This record gives sequence, structure tokens and C-alpha cells, in this order.
Amino acid sequence: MIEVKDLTKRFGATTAVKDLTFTVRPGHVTGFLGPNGAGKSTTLRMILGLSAPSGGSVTVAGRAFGDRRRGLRHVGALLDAGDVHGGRSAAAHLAVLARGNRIPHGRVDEVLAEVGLAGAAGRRRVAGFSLGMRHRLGIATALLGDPPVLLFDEPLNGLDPEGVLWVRGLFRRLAAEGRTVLVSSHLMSEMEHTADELVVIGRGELVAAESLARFAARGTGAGVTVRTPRPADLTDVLTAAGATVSGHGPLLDVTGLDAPRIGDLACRHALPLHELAPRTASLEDAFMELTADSVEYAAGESR
Ligand SMILES: Nc1ncnc2c1ncn2[C@@H]1O[C@H](COP(=O)(O)OP(=O)(O)OP(=O)(O)O)[C@@H](O)[C@H]1O
Repeated sequence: MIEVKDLTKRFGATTAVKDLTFTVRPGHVTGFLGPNGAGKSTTLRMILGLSAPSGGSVTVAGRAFGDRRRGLRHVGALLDAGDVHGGRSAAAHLAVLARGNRIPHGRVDEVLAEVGLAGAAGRRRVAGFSLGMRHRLGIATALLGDPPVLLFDEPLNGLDPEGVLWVRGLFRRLAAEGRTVLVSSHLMSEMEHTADELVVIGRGELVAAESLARFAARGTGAGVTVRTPRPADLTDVLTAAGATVSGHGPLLDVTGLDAPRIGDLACRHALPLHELAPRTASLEDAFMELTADSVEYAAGESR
């Protein structure tokens, strides 16, 4: 479990992260989402103890991560896939880290196999690696200590479709094993099929921390489609109960009441329903609406 409480980080006059409070639970893939410059990387660095908070606290499994020795066995992280000594092979890179964290050497070949870099690829110098191979090596590094908590900063950036599918499957498996998996992205489309929980930030502040489904229901595109042979009567009943109703003929578009409540009200007033279909907003719409005020450099903004 990762617990972030009133976390703040200032860089001179810039407040990159402001009073951020959220919890990341094990057994889920949690998407950490926000527009460019929202403060995601800064927060991840503070979770890892690489950067000191200006205020507030962050704990991993109840303790500040910086306190821990042999860190890779507690938290695995992919922060910057390019951040590897190019002159070394993947296997040599992992072997150095294994030694420093007292991880059995046998894990090196295990994680190389897991990320598809077994054999010759693992013996090649990292300088010649493609972006996708660097990503795989970064993920192998995160997995090396078999940690219960994993953090990935923009892990899908620059991956081809096959790589994206592979990474998604891996994250789901890690979460199903009961691990805590936090994955950052600035694209809702990437998280839609990757995460089941979301922490959304904008300009360093919390926008939402909830399941993907609840987040989608916040978008104004959410509502319920209702078909009835008595639209005028049903409109009166639903409007009196606080809903907003629009539509033509037998097909109504209802917002402000959920489908079970609409069904119950129709039943109570003996109004037949021929269709009752909840409609979620697209996640992308909800994300854009909720972070609209917090985009650092919005298109068309004059500066
Ligand atoms: N070392 C630093 N010194 C000064 N300002 C910084 C530093 N690191 C980050 N910032 C500023 O803090 C804010 C948050 O940056 P951060 O990199 O955490 O955002 P992000 O959400 O990860 O963005 P992106 O999606 O673009 O990677 C930005 O305004 C950035 O310019």
C-alpha cells in the first residue's frame, strides 16, 4: 500500500505538487493520470525517496521508502527507460543491481526471460537497444527484486502495439498476484484498458481518486436512455424527482438519476418502460472536462 498525505513539493516559485492525498491499494493496477506538467514524475520521485517533500509525507507499506535498505526488494520502479549505462549488456546491468540489493544472481536470467530479452539480446550492449528493448530492460529492473510494490512512469510511451499489449498483460498479472501497481500516463486512452483504479491530478492537485467506472460516470456525457410509450407522463415524473429530461417521441435522454431509480419511479407510477440503458461518458471526455482548468499549456493559449 502506498499512502500519500498532504504531499507538497516546491521548486523555487513553482509549486509542482500541492497538498496531495491519496492511497494506492494492492491487487489493482492504478493509473496515475494528469496532463503534461501535472506533477506525476515529481510525486513518483518523492514516493521513491529520490526527492524530499517540501511538506506532507509518503509511506510505502507503512514506512518512508528512503528508510529501507535493499530497496529493489521492496519497491521496483521504471522512471526513465533511457537511464542505463550504454556500454553494459542488459545482463551485466541487472547483475550489478542484483549484487547491490542482495538479490540472488539467478533472478537476472529469470527477469530477462520474463521481458523477452533472454539469450543473445540480454548479452548485447544496451547502447544498441531499440526504445522497446530499453523499456523491457527497465521493466526487468523493476521486477528484479520480486517487490510487492511497483511504480512505472509512462511505461507505454513509444511502445509498438504488441509491446503495449504485453505490458498491459504483465501489469494485470502483477496486480492479480496481490502487488501494488502504480502506472503514470498523460493519456486517458492508454489507461482505459490498463488500469482499474485511477488517481487523477492537475497542476499538482488531486482531481479524483476512484475506480475507472466511477470516474467515467462524472463526465457530462453520462446519462440513461429510456424508451417508453408514455414519454410525457414519464418526463413529468422524472423531472419532479430532480432529473433533466430531453428527447423526442418515445426515446428520452435522462441525466441526474441513475437507471435503478428511473425504473423504480416508472414502476410506482405504472408507466411502462421498453428500454432502460445506462450510458457512461467516454473516459476521455471525463478526463478532459475535469482537468480542463489544469492543463499547463492549453492549445490556443496566448502567452
Ligand atoms: N527539478 C525541477 N526544478 C524546477 N521545476 C521542476 C523540476 N521538476 C519538475 N518541475 C516542474 O514541476 C511541474 C511538474 O513536473 P512533473 O515532471 O512532475 O510533471 P509530469 O506530470 O510528470 O509531466 P509530464 O507528463 O510532462 O512528464 C512542472 O511545472 C515542472 O516544470
